[in-house]
Amino acid sequence: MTRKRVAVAGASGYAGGELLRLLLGHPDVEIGALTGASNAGQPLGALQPHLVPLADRVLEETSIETLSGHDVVFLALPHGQSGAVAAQLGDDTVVIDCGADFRLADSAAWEKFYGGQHAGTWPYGLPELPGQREVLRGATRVAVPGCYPTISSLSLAPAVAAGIVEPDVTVVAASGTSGAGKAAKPHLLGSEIMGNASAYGVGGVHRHTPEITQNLSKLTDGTVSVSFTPLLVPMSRGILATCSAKLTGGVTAEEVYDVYAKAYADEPFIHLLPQGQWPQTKSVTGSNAVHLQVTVDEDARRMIAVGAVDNLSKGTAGAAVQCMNLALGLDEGLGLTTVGIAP
Ligand SMILES: NC(=O)C1=CN([C@@H]2O[C@H](COP(=O)(O)OP(=O)(O)OC[C@H]3O[C@@H](n4cnc5c(N)ncnc54)[C@H](OP(=O)(O)O)[C@@H]3O)[C@@H](O)[C@H]2O)C=CC1
Ligand SMILES: CC(=O)N[C@@H](CCC(=O)OP(=O)(O)O)C(=O)O
Repeated sequence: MTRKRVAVAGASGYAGGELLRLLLGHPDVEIGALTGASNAGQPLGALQPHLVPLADRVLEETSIETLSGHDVVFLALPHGQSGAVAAQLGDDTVVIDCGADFRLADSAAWEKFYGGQHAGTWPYGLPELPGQREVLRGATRVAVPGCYPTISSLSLAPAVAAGIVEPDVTVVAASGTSGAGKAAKPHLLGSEIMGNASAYGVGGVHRHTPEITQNLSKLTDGTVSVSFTPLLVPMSRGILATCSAKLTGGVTAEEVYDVYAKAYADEPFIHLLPQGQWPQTKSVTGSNAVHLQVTVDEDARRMIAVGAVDNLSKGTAGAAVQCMNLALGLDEGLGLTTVGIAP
């Protein structure tokens, strides 16, 4: 097979760097243009020293001239920047957007949580949601999910779809700092982060709330109410999400586990841990795997699901590569691993 020529826009950022790390191990791709903005003109080695084989490649400007002529273009740009670039790329190019621009179907939700004009809606890149893999096969445009929506949706989807919980869920999820991107931000200074844990986006205002709501509501007849609270913790990568919802009937912990085991039996990247073992972020670092565990809090009559994901891998770049594989008709797992790093 001829190798597919792939460009990465935003190659100097965290998502772009993780994309390139994965693409360097992909047997069917050849890495083409690498673009940036403020760092255009810099050698990649100065910005992403871990990407040794690409160290001498120079970042170009993000423009239609540099991105055209590729089979696949990954966009790893700040919110609101993808629409204009994507509009200039023809349907003969597979465009995979790691940003939020095309994730939401509801323009009013976009305007409320992001502001500005909604660019549109593309096939949503979470193949493990019911029916979604079929939508992604052969797609020419893919919107990669946000990192919190990935782990929250996968942690709750089987229970919501099976109707064993009320359509009213709570998610509290702790994220590492790379989720916020590489650009300097005062709350991410080492002196603010080290030895500290903090809540942010509290009270239903975080922009991932409508995305989680959209994913879970597709699994039921009505709207699922989502209360989402993100936490920032001092680690570079990973998200640990604790999700809960009131049970609808007298279902036991064994039965809940069975619902999840059946729902994810054939999913190569979703690993339901043996009962009694709980997910931890370290186990999924650098891997495309999601680790899950579920049980029942008998006194509260609530289901508790805990999920771990690497925000930069399955939470962004790994999902993007998985979706590229589906879009191109390749083996879905090419270039991806379920093996994490420990300790
Ligand atoms: N980090 C994460 O865990 C996740 C990130 N994402 C999404 O991926 C995208 C990239 O995020 P991330 O890598 O973390 O961000 P970074 O801040 O680390 O990187 C942003 C990248 O975009 C480039 N850039 C900045 N402004 C422009 C512009 N106006 N036009 C073109 N390029 C520009 C930067 O180039 P330069 O450095 O040269 O200025 C850099 O390469 C975002 O949409 C984010 O929401 C999605 C899920 C998770
Ligand atoms: C720790 C941290 O700041 N995380 C980011 C989420 C990053 C991400 O997945 O999402 P997008 O692609 O939607 O930006 C945040 O809360 O804004």
